[in-house]
Amino acid sequence: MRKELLKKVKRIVVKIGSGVLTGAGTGIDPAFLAGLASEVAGLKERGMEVVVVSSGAVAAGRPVLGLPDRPRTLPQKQAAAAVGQSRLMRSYEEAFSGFGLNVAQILLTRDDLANRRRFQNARGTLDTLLTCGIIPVINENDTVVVDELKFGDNDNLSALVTNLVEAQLLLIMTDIDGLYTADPRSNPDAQLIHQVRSITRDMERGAGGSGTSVGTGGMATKLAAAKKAMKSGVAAVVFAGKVPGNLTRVMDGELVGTLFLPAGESLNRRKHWIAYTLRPAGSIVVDAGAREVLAKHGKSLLPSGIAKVEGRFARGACVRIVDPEGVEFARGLVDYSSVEIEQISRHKSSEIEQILGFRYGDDVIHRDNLVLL
Ligand SMILES: Nc1ncnc2c1ncn2[C@@H]1O[C@H](COP(=O)(O)OP(=O)(O)O)[C@@H](O)[C@H]1O
Ligand SMILES: N[C@@H](CCC(=O)OP(=O)(O)O)C(=O)O
Repeated sequence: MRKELLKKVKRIVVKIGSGVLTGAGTGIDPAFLAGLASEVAGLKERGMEVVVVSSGAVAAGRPVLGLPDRPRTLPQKQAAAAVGQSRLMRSYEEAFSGFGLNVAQILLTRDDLANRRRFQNARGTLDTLLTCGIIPVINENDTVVVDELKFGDNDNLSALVTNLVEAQLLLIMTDIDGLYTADPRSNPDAQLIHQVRSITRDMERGAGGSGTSVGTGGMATKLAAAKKAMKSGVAAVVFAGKVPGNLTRVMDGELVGTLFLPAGESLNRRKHWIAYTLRPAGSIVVDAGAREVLAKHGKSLLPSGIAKVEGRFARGACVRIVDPEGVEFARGLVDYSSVEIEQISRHKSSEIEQILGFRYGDDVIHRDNLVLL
């Protein structure tokens, strides 16, 4: 099964966690990077294209700034990232050049991918680098990013990059050998899960935060990233990055780490972008009937099924679609502004023109712009 799945893979995204790259948070581990470079060179020889998403800027900068612990303030974290990012790239260059490979630095903010033109542009750049045989090394642009522009963590960033470059596999190298039923640091009886067909509530409940002072999201963000990959028809593997040879073992289909299988029906790239890359500007609460037709019958959202609008947003914005119990179950791009939706909600589409004095169409969200989560 694993072997069959992996045989078809040509383009992969490899995400490397801070703990893997920097050991105990005391600077970059050159032995790890040398091993990684050698394995990536091996994959390239097999005809694969590799995109790296690398954490570690903050952890690498921390000792240089003399910060004993995780940076506490945002300026401290951003200063550590500024120092660490250049060291990180120097280390990548040194390690990869030993195997005749060139690397390129790409720093992104969420805004770079949320804007469709910039998304296309980033894709063009990455495609060109890959065509030239270069290994892109991507990180969040931590030094300048503010909360509203954040990916939040690099697990999320790696899932969005997988969609951006249309990779067929997402590999997450971390400091633990996969997904356990609970965090083994605090639950010695936890069991390693080898394969996941769909992510259950129990798995989500058992996936906690980071167990180290350098990691950011823990297993919870890895599960969220795997889910996004699965949704776009892509497999993901979470595995121990520190073990030399593991990357190659995973690609050979050996039973290493946790394999997340792709969903049967996958979102196309644009719908994936609407669901996960755009930042919702508000919410629309729908009634039970509207939930039913959207979720089960793939219909568009009409004004008649809307109970409430939350937040202020313009036509074209991305919004959450929430059921009467307050659970978000879809996202979509609106054809009317929040003010207009408030006026037409609970009315028939045939009344839109009479109420607003104009109409763009019958739907508040057309089904082509609507994604079930
Ligand atoms: N269910 C779980 N299975 C495995 N690890 C878990 C689980 N819940 C929480 N964790 C923690 O997640 C950590 C990995 O995430 P993190 O520290 O953010 O690493 P990285 O820097 O690689 O992103 C593990 O070391 C572990 O302590
Ligand atoms: N962008 C940050 C890493 C953020 C992050 O998600 O870290 P990790 O949980 O180790 O993957 C950095 O380079 O320090």
